[in-house]
Amino acid sequence: MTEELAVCCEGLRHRFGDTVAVDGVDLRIVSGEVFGLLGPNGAGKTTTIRMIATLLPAAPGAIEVFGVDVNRRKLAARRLIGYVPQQLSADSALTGRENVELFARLFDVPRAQRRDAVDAALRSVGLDDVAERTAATYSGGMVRRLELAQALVSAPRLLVLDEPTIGLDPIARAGVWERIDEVRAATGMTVLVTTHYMEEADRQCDRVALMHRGRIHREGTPLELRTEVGPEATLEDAFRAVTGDALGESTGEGMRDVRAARRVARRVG
Ligand SMILES: Nc1ncnc2c1ncn2[C@@H]1O[C@H](COP(=O)(O)OP(=O)(O)OP(=O)(O)O)[C@@H](O)[C@H]1O
Repeated sequence: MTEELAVCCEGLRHRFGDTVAVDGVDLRIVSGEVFGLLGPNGAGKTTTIRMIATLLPAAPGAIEVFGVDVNRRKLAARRLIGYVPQQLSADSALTGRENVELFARLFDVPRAQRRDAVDAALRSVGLDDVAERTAATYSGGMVRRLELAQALVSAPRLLVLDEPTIGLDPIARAGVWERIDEVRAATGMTVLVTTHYMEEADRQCDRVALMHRGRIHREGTPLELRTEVGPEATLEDAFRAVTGDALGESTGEGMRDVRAARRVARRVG
């Protein structure tokens, strides 16, 4: 039996001026799996997933999501995808419910189904009890779960998450993944995630791709990639063995900057 492909990318390329951000990426993500794109800052992960999520242009034929060419049928592709960006997407002045309602309208959830869809999304991330409070009163983990609800309200077949747990403490990180796992178990949703947290990728992802300087250097299950390197090896070791670079050292754009950006956005909001 052939497996249904959730995402199929061929020869994906993107440049920003002189910077080649994505340099010939091929990806096949099977329906229902959790696929992790791993790499240091600047590797090209965000650019790749933004192209898949139709937020940056891709050449015709370069990306299909469940068989839909994102270049030729952008709106149809968009209906299949929920996207949680790295930057804050929740509005701290709105209540949890209003934040999710906004996305329900943006994603054309039919009016008659909207209320139920918003309730279900809030429940699925465990925020139904606090839905009438403004997001400004939420903890970092709750804000991330709210952003998850925004992406889930349109019942996407593919959930794309850019660093979903960055800056969260281990308990809040576990809380975010529990919710994702519950939705997956109920719906069979496919998940494409970028993360720096290697032990999280190891635990949560069915398969991972190691990305470095715009290219994918290795792809497989976390176990396959680790055991290629040695019996005690971690994914971090696998990354170093493949690219010659440590994950945290490749560019000056540190993870701390992203954490700080999320904190500031919350304070300002
Ligand atoms: N809007 C932009 N304008 C110019 N260059 C950009 C832009 N966005 C990304 N780049 C550059 O493209 C390259 C890939 O960036 P990208 O954000 O895709 O990497 P990443 O792996 O997602 O890193 P991070 O973990 O920091 O998000 C980097 O060199 C980055 O500086």
